[in-house]
Amino acid sequence: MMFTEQYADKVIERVLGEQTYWDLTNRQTFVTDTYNIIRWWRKLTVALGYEDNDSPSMWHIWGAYQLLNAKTLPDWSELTALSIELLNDNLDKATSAQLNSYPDWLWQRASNELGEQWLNVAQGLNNPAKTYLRTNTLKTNASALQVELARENIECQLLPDTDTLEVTKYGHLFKSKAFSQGWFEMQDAGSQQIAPLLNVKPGLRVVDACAGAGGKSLHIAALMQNKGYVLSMDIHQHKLDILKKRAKRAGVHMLETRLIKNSKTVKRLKDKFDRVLLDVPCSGTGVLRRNPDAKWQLANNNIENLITLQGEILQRYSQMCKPGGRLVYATCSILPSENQQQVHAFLENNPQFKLVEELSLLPGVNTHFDGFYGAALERQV
Ligand SMILES: C[S@@+](CC[C@H](N)C(=O)[O-])C[C@H]1O[C@@H](n2cnc3c(N)ncnc32)[C@H](O)[C@@H]1O
Repeated sequence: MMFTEQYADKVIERVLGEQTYWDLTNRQTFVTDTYNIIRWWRKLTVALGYEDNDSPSMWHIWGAYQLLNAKTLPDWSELTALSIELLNDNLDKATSAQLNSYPDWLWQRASNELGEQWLNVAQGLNNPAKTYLRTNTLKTNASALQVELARENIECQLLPDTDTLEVTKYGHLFKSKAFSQGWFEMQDAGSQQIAPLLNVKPGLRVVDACAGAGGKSLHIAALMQNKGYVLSMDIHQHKLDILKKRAKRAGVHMLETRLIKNSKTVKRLKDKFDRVLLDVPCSGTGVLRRNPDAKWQLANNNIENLITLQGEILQRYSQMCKPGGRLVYATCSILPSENQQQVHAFLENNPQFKLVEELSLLPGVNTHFDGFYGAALERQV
């Protein structure tokens, strides 16, 4: 397997920055093909007859990608050895994990955990990701945002009964006036279903304890109509710095950030919040459409370490929830060991909490969006 330590999105961003003369169509083709080649890497290498540890020729990878998508190859010497018959012969002998382009360990783990659902989820996670926007209702509404973006040649459709737009024709989203005015945030439509589980109201005190760059904190602030208090915490200051900039652009002024330096930062906040969001670090297996390189970077023992960390965060950070308050545990994982099993273990040890709502989005099974899990727990008075 030939992979570098670099993240695909960063490499793509760098190349696009260098190739300033490419038009929008060229840029989109480059992004789509790069993500697809990473997504289908294992299937492509197997079709070409490579072993897992071989370093394949990139000409061959590109050629196989074209042929398997029913395209004709250009008459280049680097590609003369390739034919669709050769690829299909090799694929006839391939395993399900190879055909669906997953590492064996992940295929095995997910099949054990999800049973018959896994094949559909595996296929659902191989679809290219769509782009969704969350309207910042502190500044505008979804229809006005749609009209404003259309003026800049960015077409969107409104998802019924939501503030979510699906982008159907791309333009320079982040150079748009709507973006600089803070009218939207890019956020998957599945991810937009997590903050509502908190059932926030204006005036409440809310902590988002694994806030990262603040996708969900900003959503919470909008749902609270900018009234009350949101504390966004993380162990990485650079993420909180991005969050502060985003909050400023979004016109959010009831939010503070705080770096978690040690266990005291959280202990001091015991019983202080009406709502607690724990959007814990996870395998990211629900968002493989967006980050297909994670398939090749993850390892089974990373997931085991994450499961231990998630359990610790849930146990320690739940202390910040007041009696009568609500806690939401969330992941972007499709694995029950990071989701339902964590919550059930927590409830067994903490009978003062009761499960009141549970959301499980499984691509290919019950959603076209990314895979997310959320459980809302209420702390009894
Ligand atoms: C799933 S991401 C959060 C995404 C974010 N909520 C959003 O909506 O954009 C998980 C976050 O947890 C943070 N994290 C990792 N370990 C942590 C810990 N022990 N306490 C708090 N945050 C932690 C990571 O830095 C990461 O930003």
